Amino acid sequence: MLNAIEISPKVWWVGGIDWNERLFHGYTTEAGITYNAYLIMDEKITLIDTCKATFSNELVQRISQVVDPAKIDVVITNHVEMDHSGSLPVIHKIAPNAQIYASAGAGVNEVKAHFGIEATPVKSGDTLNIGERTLTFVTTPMVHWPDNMVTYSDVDQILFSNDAFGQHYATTKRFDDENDLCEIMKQAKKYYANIVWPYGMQAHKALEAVKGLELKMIAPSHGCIWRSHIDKILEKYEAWTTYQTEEKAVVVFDSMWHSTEMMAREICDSFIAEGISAKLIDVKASHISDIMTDLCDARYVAVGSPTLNSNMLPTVASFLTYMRGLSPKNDQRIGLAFGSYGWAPLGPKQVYEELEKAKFNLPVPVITQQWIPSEENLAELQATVKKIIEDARA
Ligand SMILES: Cc1cc2nc3c(=O)[nH]c(=O)nc-3n(C[C@H](O)[C@H](O)[C@H](O)COP(=O)(O)O)c2cc1C
Repeated sequence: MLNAIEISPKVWWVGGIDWNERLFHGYTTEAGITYNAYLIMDEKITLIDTCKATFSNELVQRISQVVDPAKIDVVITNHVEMDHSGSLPVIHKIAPNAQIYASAGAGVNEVKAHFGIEATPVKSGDTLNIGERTLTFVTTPMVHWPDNMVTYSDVDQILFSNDAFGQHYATTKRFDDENDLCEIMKQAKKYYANIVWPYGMQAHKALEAVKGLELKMIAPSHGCIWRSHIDKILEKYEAWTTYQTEEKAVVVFDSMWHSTEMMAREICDSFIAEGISAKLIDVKASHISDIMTDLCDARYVAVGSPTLNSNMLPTVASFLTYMRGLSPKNDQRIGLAFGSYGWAPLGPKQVYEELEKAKFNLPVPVITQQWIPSEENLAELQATVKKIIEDARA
């Protein structure tokens, strides 16, 4: 087993590594997950967050390499979701006198609701002296549950950021500069798009609070610790939390007999012809959580479905349902609905209605194609996309 790792003098990573988790509440985690917990060896021995319940043995073993877990004085619960707090009952049993801190209101209530354990409430700006260090709590409600908070250690200049700035990436190397930066950034974007995105405005407020801190490290509860590329992840969060889009198109479709696929290919090629980077995504071949990663910064989003039994295809409906829950600021994005039908174009119409409900900017009505598109139909489609781009650029 990988030993506990001292990430800064007297501050230890004691978390768990979940090498084989591949689906995490509907989100594919192809690179696995870590549940990061941190132990501060100060006068009051302090544990920041715990692990998923199934990793409590790993957590206790790693803590034991540093100190007898019964000696823990303080447990900070930055977020009660069970990937971070599932081992709290085990720690509470081993160290029953340890004082548990959670955010006032939501955090304390959630600790009680999940585990029947009483926690001490802290508010934003409250501090806790643990000896040499003073910890400061900053609540970050709805990033991504009501209870979320982050904890800052002054001596170490470490922000224990919980879910913010996290990435699902299982590795024995704890720091950003020890791993492939492209891979971590890709996973950070996937994490943002699938977990944090609906709460961009709240995340932006949290980001503003973070900017005022002297930071040597940002230690999230998932993935690598940022120490050499703090500026890069903050820059990305600035763009993501302000819903910035790039000159990029994502064309998502499913098709039974290739007519909708022909339309999708034509739309994709039309974007490319206008100098816009475009990606063609068959929903059968990509997981919806990966599609969201592509969609996160795309200015143009085209979605197509044929008609099956008076409906859009269930694969497309699944993607649209997931997307609508995650992406709140679609009015800044240009949407396009399309698809083929035989006798009543209900599939593509439903796609349009979903994009409308998701508040996309929809410059043209739904584009429907009876049966198979002809060369002429495809040329018309190309002209429509060209016009949409020209109008958007004007
Ligand atoms: C099982 C099945 C059910 C269909 N149901 C409908 C329908 O309810 N309404 C309709 O207009 N077309 C219906 N169609 C026709 C398709 O929508 C049509 O063939 C369309 O061109 C398929 O597009 P695709 O090649 O992108 O799959 C159905 C086709 C199949 C195979």
